[in-house]
Amino acid sequence: STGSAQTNPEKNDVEYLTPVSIGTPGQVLNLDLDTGSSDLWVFSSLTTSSQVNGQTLYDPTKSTTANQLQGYTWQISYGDGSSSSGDVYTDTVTVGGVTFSAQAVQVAKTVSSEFTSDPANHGLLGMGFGSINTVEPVAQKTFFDNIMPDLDLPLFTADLKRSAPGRYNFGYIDPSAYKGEITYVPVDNDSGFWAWTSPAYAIGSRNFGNTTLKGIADTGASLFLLPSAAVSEYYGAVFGAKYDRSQGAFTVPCDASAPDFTFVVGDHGATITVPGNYIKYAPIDDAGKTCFGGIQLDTGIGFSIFGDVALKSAFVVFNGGNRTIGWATK
Ligand SMILES: O=C(CCCl)NNC1=[NH+]CCN1
Repeated sequence: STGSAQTNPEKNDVEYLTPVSIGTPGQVLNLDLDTGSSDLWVFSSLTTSSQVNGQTLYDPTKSTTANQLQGYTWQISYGDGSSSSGDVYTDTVTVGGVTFSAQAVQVAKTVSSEFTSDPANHGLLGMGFGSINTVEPVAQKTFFDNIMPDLDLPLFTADLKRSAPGRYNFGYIDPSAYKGEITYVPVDNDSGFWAWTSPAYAIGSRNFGNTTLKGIADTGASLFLLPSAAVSEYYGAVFGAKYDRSQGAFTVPCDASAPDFTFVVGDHGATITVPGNYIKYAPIDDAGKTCFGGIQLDTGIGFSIFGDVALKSAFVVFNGGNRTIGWATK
């Protein structure tokens, strides 16, 4: 089988939401497909009502194919400090025309304020590795784990775009979606993430250094989080850039000319370039004078995060069969 689903950016591309059908008859919720986590959880009829704010709710009692996993629970916290928890059902789930009939659907009973405050986001669909699924007493498989054996090819691709709809494809590679060759590199999934290492990076027209970037490809993270040496070098090249301690982040003048950030993929010279304009991420003031930086520090995480700011500059192949990640320009 193969499948294809359009994914739609929220304001400032902070997340990309993809329609997912759950249950019989189908209840369609818009979920954040997240390669940086491995739980499929949804706002539901069981979610504490004071924490619901316009989200579409999955109601397992309205689905003839829902079955509760009695006594199973889950609790997750994300890198941005958000969190949620609840109970577990299995039900039929369809994404982009690909269906798995007994998918673990984690229904939220509690969600943190970050989720409550976003009516457009009805939950997450984790596309990381199964080892970090949080269901107790038995961890559950991700949607991708479950459909992989039935896919023509054991992979999915992410084609995110700046302030425009993109696409997740399952089981095939669309040759019209990218230019040139796809360069594949090994993934170390011991952490449960799509972790890989870039051998070097360059800022603007400068020469490549020899500092490697060890990070994860994370569709559920908005920004590009990098080591302080890379971040300082980058913003040192932007006139008017500063570290704003009140924001706890680097900002740039929205009218500054921002250099591109290029990272190397593999050892045959392939590179991906993040346009400087993507790094003037979003205005933080009504006048649109000061912009939040799309590159920020990865301090304390233990690795870098190739989030949406990096991913939307490329066509990315997540190959679960041979555990590689492929990057191509587009
Ligand atoms: O949690 C992380 C970072 C893993 Cl180190 N990414 N995925 C995600 N989902 C919601 C917010 N962020």
